[in-house]
Amino acid sequence: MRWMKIEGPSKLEGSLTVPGSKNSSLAILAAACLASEPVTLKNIPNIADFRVLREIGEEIGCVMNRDILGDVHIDPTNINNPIIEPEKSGKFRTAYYFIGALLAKFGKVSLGYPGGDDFVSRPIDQHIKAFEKMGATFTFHKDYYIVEATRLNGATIYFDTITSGATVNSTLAAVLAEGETILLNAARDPEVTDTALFLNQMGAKITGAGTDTIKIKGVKQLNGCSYSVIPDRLIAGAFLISSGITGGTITVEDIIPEHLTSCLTKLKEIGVGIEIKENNITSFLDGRINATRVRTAMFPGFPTDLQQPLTVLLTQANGRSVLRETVYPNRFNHVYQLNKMGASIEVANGVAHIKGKSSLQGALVNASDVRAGICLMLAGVIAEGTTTITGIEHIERGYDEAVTAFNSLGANISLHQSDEITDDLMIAEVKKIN
Ligand SMILES: CC(=O)N[C@H]1[C@@H](OP(=O)(O)OP(=O)(O)OC[C@H]2O[C@@H](n3ccc(=O)[nH]c3=O)[C@H](O)[C@@H]2O)O[C@H](CO)[C@@H](O)[C@@H]1O
Ligand SMILES: C=C(OP(=O)(O)O)C(=O)O
Repeated sequence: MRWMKIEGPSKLEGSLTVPGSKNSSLAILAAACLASEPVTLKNIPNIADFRVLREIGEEIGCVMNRDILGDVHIDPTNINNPIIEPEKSGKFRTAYYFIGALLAKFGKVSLGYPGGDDFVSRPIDQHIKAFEKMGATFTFHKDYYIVEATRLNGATIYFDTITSGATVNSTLAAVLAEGETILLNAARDPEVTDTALFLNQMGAKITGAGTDTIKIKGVKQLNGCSYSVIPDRLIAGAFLISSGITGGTITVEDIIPEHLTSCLTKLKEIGVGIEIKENNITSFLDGRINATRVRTAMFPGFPTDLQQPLTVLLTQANGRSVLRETVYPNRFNHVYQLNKMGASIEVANGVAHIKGKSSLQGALVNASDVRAGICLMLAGVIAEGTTTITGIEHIERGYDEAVTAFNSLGANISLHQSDEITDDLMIAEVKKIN
């Protein structure tokens, strides 16, 4: 059993460089399998999701090696097997990108149902609709499903909801499909654009990425290239929010400020000072923390993945804040844990009402997903006493060396492992406290 211990309170102060984007990396690593030549990727974070994806790579015959500089070299020239073990695909969300990446080459892909963070409902109907429009058929079994297409044809696909996952997956399938594909109501997330830029560098013909209409002209094959993944806007956002929480000044280096516009604008409204210098952003507490109203939305809206650190900040605001989660209306697992630490937050119908200002105390809490984990770390940093966080494997899915990063800014966090405390005992303890 592993857990994290945080001794608080402390102030986070200083500067840091964030790793490459998890969400871009997962898309781009799968996209690299489309190439007919080796590919080198820079800035791929060393997260748990990458390690599972690399295992899947091995299974299908695609070698992914990290060199001593951290670059990942991918050799897709010997891919020989489109059958992915269901257990592996279920360990993270985006194993389904292998459908887009392998279907054109093999005419068939078999994989398990998607894992990743559990927000009660994460349908894949828009992926299915897009692939079917391009000529694929799905057969669903208990633990796995098979997607088949004798040939993929370009199609015009209108997404009924804005989804980054289905936008990326359809783009992957379309680059080697016959004819033109038009994606309408496409996601505009920076990670979607990053994937399209990478594909274009390999010779794909994609226009409009970053807008809601993406056009893809199918090509016969893609070449190798070297590409650097964008910095992680979601990790950057969490640390910029942290300055409001702990009162320290934080500089995030080498980030793309336009990726964070909604977050930075909202932080200024709340009373967090923001200074942007080229690719560096500094945030600091600029007076009192104001309560606010916020709605999460797909890019360029306020990201659902920053809702959790923002919630910690709003527990310290003067007054009552209202936070509506429109992307995943059930994504509030962190709230119940924050309440155990002394926060006063009520959730009903996808809306959290956050009463400020609460003094937080250390407690035993459980991270049930990647962003909930970072939120609890931030709460633990300002809480009086000891905070113990279980479920740290969720944090490790998305954050490379989170503890080192926090401690370099002044936190007092340690990782623990004990054979004496079994998972069952800890879970029983967590349930008792709940
Ligand atoms: C690995 C990765 O990139 N994960 C991100 C990605 O997840 P993911 O790609 O799974 O999320 P989507 O952008 O697809 O989901 C956006 C919305 O569309 C809905 N939807 C999605 C697909 C579908 O077929 N049908 C459907 O209804 C979802 O339930 C959600 O309400 O975007 C989410 C929303 O920004 C982020 O929280 C995740 O960090
Ligand atoms: C929801 C997330 O991840 P995933 O889609 O990989 O589960 C996340 O990164 O916040």
